[in-house]
Amino acid sequence: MKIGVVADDFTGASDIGLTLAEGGFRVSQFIGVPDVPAEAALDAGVIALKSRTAPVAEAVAQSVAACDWLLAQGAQQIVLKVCSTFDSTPHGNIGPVLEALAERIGEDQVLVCPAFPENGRSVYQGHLFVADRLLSESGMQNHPLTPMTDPDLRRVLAAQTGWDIAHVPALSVWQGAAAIQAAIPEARAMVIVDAVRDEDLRVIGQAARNRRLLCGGSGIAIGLPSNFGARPAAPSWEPVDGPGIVLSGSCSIATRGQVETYAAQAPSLQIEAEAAVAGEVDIDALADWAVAQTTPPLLFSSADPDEVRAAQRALGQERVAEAIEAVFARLAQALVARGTSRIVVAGGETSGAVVAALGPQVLEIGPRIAPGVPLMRLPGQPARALALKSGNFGGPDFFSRALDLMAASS
Ligand SMILES: Nc1ncnc2c1ncn2[C@@H]1O[C@H](COP(=O)(O)OP(=O)(O)OP(=O)(O)O)[C@@H](O)[C@H]1O
Ligand SMILES: O=C(O)[C@@H](O)C(=O)CO
Repeated sequence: MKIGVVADDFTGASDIGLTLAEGGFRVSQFIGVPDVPAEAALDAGVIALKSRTAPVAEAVAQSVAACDWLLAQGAQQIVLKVCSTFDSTPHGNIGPVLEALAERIGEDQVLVCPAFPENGRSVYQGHLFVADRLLSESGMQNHPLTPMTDPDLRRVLAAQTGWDIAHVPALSVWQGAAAIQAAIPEARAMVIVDAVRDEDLRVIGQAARNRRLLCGGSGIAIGLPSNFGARPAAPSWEPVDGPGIVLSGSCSIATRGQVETYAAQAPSLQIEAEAAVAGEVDIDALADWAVAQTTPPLLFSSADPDEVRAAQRALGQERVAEAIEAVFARLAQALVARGTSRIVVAGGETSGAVVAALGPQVLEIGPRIAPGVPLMRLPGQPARALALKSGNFGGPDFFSRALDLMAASS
């Protein structure tokens, strides 16, 4: 294995898995830390954790265990994959996890760049933008679990670590890999690197050729496979037909638009936060309803920020999140037991809950549905396809597109 990725959520894992696969690498996405060795032919292993919002000590322990396994498989470079919107709280988990990984690997400088230009995330003057908005005005300030209210990544990361924070500005990045290397301090530091174009990320990749630890969104991997001689390639796909479902627990702006678009063309039912917390969602009845539909239906808890805030105030933030995630997890099991074979999930935490409930140890990465979202296949027979969509990714017709592409060959 050449590159090992520790991903802090499941959608993020498939996002970077796609980047590495399109870079010409043979990639597998593992669900948690495997207890067996990886296939020898693998170029990259991505370990999907659900550590983004876990207690700090738990996130650190899981990430170090994942890193150890990847190093044991021969990984020469480790990437900590975090969200392209740098989702975290003043306690972590990005800073503490990165510190622990750096100590484990013995690196004193870590380049950090969440830019993902194709999805509108750019880093300029140390600030994170989503399209033409600062992060803190992009809708991410209303995130149910990790509201992002400060767009200055230097300040965000400084609150989470005792390490120095440095910055490589765009002007250095635009001068090329040697200028980036020259701008990295010699003292121990986490180094925020500006990037606004894919080209910048390619140059950052070149500059990072000999670094053993990097941190970023999937964009940080754009330039890495070519360091190992790989050439861009399109992943292949065998069609998966059969009953489909869309499960959406993401409350992001993009997902709410996708829910509205899909609900106008397919049967849909909303899962209420209160009912989930009270244990009043009848899983079997919902699953029976879903499999009786002729068009793949949508089950969603996605709600606007006012509704989410009201539910959190009345019932408790963690309690609501856990209860809704548990509903989606049980629904996924009930649906698969009834023969559902195409499953589209929206939201990283929601995807984590669903995949954990379905229990695969490894997922195969297929071609892209949208930037940052690949088709994936669950192991075994009958064939089952999965799409794990990050909250803010995909166009308005993402759900129907994903279901259609699952059934098509490429
Ligand atoms: N109606 C609701 N009220 C309160 N919380 C909700 C509601 N619906 C979903 N949630 C919770 O909000 C969280 C949404 O997080 P999730 O990671 O699934 O989506 P996201 O943050 O938009 O996606 P990503 O992390 O990929 O950007 C989940 O924990 C989910 O259970
Ligand atoms: O980087 C992103 O935005 C996504 O891969 C993600 O991690 C969302 O959960």
